[in-house]
Amino acid sequence: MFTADEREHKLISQNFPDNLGEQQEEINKKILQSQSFMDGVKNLIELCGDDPNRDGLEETPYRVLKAFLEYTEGYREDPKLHLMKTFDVDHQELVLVRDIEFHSMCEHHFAPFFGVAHVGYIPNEKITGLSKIARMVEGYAKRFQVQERLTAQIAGAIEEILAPQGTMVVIEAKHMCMCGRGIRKTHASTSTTSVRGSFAERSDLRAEFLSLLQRPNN
Ligand SMILES: Nc1nc2c(ncn2[C@@H]2O[C@H](COP(=O)(O)OP(=O)(O)OP(=O)(O)O)[C@@H](O)[C@H]2O)c(=O)[nH]1
Ligand SMILES: [Zn+2]
Repeated sequence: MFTADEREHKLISQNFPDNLGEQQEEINKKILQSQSFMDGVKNLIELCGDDPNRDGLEETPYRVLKAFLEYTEGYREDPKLHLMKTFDVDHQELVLVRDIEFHSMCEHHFAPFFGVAHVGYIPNEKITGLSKIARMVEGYAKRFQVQERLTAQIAGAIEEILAPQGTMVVIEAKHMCMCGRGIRKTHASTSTTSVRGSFAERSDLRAEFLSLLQRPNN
């Protein structure tokens, strides 16, 4: 038979392995010192009509905390810094990284929204690594978000760090808060755009970007 403290320790070590980064561990410890979060999840389970102590739900407060720390790991970094590693290449035309999958969290309902981001820019003397663009998208997605802000933050990061001639971002996403609850429209999806610099001024550049999205992605 475990004491309450031993049980707590076991649940924590099962759910929060030591392979997390130092900063993450620090955050985890702080949160775990506050019993109120765990109690809150238990209360929620009770309010919904189930028994928080039954097998299967007993560890759920820990699982929820662990999952939320993962959903929001973008707060523990400055995503635009991924773009800082640049290369001097004379490319004056569009660079488009399309279909960057992301999973984010609706700040109104804490329900997931997910989809793809298409990120394009016309460089001005410097380019960045393609994977860094996807890393940056990930960093802004892993926060409590609305799709419009996510779109603008991605465009803003490209603008600020790469100072390109122009930037265009399109995001297409499905919001779970509109599917399983509320208005319950499973097929509805949302597109948002953010354009800066030459993309804001020139419709032909926007058309070029959008025409590339029409092609099948291999
Ligand atoms: N603009 C925008 N709205 C969002 C996003 N994610 C969720 N929402 C909306 O946020 C709104 C919150 O509306 P409220 O009336 O405060 O909340 P609610 O009563 O739960 O609304 P319903 O979803 O209509 O049931 C809803 O219309 C959601 O569809 C997003 O990324 N952008
Ligand atoms: Zn929502």
